[in-house]
Parts: sequence; structure tokens; C-alpha cells
Amino acid sequence: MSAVAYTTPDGIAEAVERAASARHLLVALDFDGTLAPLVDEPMSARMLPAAREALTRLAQAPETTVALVSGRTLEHLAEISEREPDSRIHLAGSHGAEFWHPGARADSESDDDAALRDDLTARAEQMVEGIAGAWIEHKRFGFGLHTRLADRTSAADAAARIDELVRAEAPMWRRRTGQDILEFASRHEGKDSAVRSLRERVGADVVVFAGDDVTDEDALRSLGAGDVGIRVGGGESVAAYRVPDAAALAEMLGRLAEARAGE
Ligand SMILES: O=P(O)(O)OC[C@H]1O[C@H](O[C@H]2O[C@H](CO)[C@@H](O)[C@H](O)[C@H]2O)[C@H](O)[C@@H](O)[C@@H]1O
Repeated sequence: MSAVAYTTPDGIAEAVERAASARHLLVALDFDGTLAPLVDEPMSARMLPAAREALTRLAQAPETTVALVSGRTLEHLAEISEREPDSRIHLAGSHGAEFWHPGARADSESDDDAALRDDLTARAEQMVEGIAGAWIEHKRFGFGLHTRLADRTSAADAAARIDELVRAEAPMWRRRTGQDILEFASRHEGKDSAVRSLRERVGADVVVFAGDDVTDEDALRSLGAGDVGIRVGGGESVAAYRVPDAAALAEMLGRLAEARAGE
């Protein structure tokens, strides 16, 4: 297996400089594994303090928009990102199927497929009962099978059962894999459409997007030549830049915040 090649300090400086010189900059970021280290209990995940500070400063900088673009439901994303009522950070949840914009009151849309979602979620829960370390997360447009705490054989067993259920009952649902998670959703939006929508909404000429996971590659693939795509950690990626972990990304965002504020 070849070693992962991280971007050199000069490469990082070049990316920061390019993003900082945008007329209007959109900084769109995945949450889990990108701003917040991965943890066993999803609702206890929190941004690194350095990442939080950088985002706060970026959101206050002129002609700069910050957004979190996550697979989390909007409700969970608001909670774990500790959104304040006057937050200037846009949220895109459920992989781009729901949005919250600063100043808005209502959080999200209803799910037309709620009956099917509830039925399949309950059946999925029954199917993984007794599989150690496997559990089902309820999501607005579907559900996710978590296997972070399961051994590999149990994880594969649980995934095979859930795959069979959805193939039989909801073959039109979108299937996604992630960090020890297998997710299904009735909605097919992706992080690519979320970034596109945010870019148009704020009129950004440059987008910075960073992510650590397969679903983030949708957004990274959708970036243009003038944008800055960053992969956090290992794994295959189309991103032009790569940093080792959430701490390294937080440092890069801190430098971008300084440059954008003209410091
Ligand atoms: O798009 P993201 O913001 O990266 O969200 C992807 C999924 O994140 C959560 O699961 C992942 O993070 C958990 C907390 O660190 C971890 O326990 C789990 O193994 C990871 O898969 C979340 O629970 C999912 O709903 C998101 O889709």
C-alpha cells in the first residue's frame, strides 16, 4: 500500500492565498472527521476549538460565507455544531436535502416517505438486534446502520441484512457508505448539489470545500478549476490538497481567516 501524500507547507500556503483573494469566498465544510474528530457516540461529536474559532472569524470576515455540509439531519447538525440563534454559518443537512440559512426560523422540510421510513427503520432495528456493536440511527429521510463498535464479521453480517431489506422494499432509495456507517435515504440530493446551491445563493467566485469521506467526494468532484478542494486524512480522493487530520485543517482555516480579515 502506498503512503498517503499530504500537501507540502508551500502547497497549503498557495491554497490559502488563492482562497483569500476571492471576491466572495464560500467556505463549505463537512463536519464529522473534518471539523470534529470521530467518536463512538455520534451526538457527543464536537468541533475542535481551533476549528470553531477559525469558522467564527471567517464568518465575520468581509464577503465570506461559511457553511457546514453534512450527512447529519439538520436538527442534529444544529445541536452538535452548537448553533447560536444569531449564527452566521449556513447549515446543509441530510447530505444536501435540507438547509438552514442565517436569520431563518424554520429548520426543515417534511418527509413525504415518512411511513415507509418509519417501517424500514423499525425493521432494520429488529434485524440488527443481537449483532454486537451494530445499531440504527434514525434520520429524517431514511436511516443509517452504525458499525464502529462491531467486529468486522458482525459489521458485514449486519450490512448484508440491511442491504437485502432495502433492496427488497425501497430499491429506489440512495445507498451511501461512510466511516463505519451504511446509510439509505429516500432523497437523492448530494453534497455536490448542496455546494452548488450555496455558491449560487451567495454569488461566490471561489469555493473551499473540505471533507474526509466518500460522500464528500461528490462535492470535491463538483468543484471548478479556481476552487480549493481539500481531503482530510487518507482514502481515495479527487481533491487537489490533502491534510492529515481535523487539527491540520483547523490550522489551515485559521490562516485563511487571518488572510481574509487582512491581518
Ligand atoms: O457528512 P458528515 O458530517 O461527515 O456526517 C457523516 C455521518 O456522521 C455521523 O457518523 C460518523 O461520525 C460519528 C461520530 O464521530 C461516528 O461515530 C460514526 O462512526 C461515523 O460514521 C452521523 O452519525 C451520521 O448520521 C452522518 O451521516
